[in-house]
Amino acid sequence: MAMLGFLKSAGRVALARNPSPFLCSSLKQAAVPSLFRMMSALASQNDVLFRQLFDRETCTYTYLLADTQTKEAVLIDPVIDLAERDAKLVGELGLELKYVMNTHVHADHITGTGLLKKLVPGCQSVIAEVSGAVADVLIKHGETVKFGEHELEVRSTPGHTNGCVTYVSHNLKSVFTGDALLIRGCGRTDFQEGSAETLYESVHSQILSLPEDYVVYPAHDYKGNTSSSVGEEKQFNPRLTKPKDEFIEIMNNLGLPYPKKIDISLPPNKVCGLYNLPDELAAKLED
Ligand SMILES: N[C@@H](CCC(=O)N[C@@H](CSS)C(=O)NCC(=O)O)C(=O)O
Ligand SMILES: [Fe+2]
Repeated sequence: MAMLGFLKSAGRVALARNPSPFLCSSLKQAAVPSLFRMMSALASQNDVLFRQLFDRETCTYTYLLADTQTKEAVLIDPVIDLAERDAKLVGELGLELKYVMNTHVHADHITGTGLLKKLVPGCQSVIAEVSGAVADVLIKHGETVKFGEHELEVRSTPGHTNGCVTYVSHNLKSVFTGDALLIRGCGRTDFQEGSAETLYESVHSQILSLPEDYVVYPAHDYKGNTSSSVGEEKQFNPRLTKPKDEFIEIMNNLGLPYPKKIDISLPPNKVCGLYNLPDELAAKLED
């Protein structure tokens, strides 16, 4: 342990930046980087708070992630009707909410981003630049969103909408897929800028290419599932295990009714839930 340069400080495992000079150069090149990554991941997992929150009405999952040392936190895909719940939790846990992030312009509910900006002053809204929506921070593929010592990698995963992104936490071995990949399913491609072909390419190249033990956390589940894994979805996803042409055929024949709230959701979601709200929700922002 000592030879590899691990430090224990204040109940937190930290990894020395300088690996041992006693290791031969081939080991330094091969073993140390992977050991370094492995131990960094283990150390970081202990320092992350993770909560999966649920909206019963739209079956939407909201995720709270925080660095337990610095207290910096992010929320992924909050729902406006539950923004007060989320703000209360953030306050109770003594967290400093840095970013309220969206995986895409949602069509089935109004994002909680705008209301959370009011309830938790100082936090910033985040969405992909490609989405065309307005936000404080417009992210792009390959960028990272940092909270404390932790970060989420942004991967562009269009197909459900043009601006869909997936957030990857390599420390937590977790992937927040929005509506691109659902558990044993995927986002529909019949409205917004949907394209079954694009979605197939996105999910295979950006999500199912991750290590098989990465946990999949989607934006919705309609059957009571909470999470899956990349390996499970590669084996059991009834749509994405098919060849591309069969996948496109399936997606073009889903026959799903439009989401009930699509008309009231899209206009505010294009400005991260700040304007064009239905009256009763607008009143909350005016209080
Ligand atoms: N019944 C719900 C909407 C259900 C729905 O269309 N879900 C979307 C994700 S929200 S844009 C979807 O992509 N579903 C894929 C599927 O296979 O179910 C409502 O009225 O809100
Ligand atoms: Fe969606």
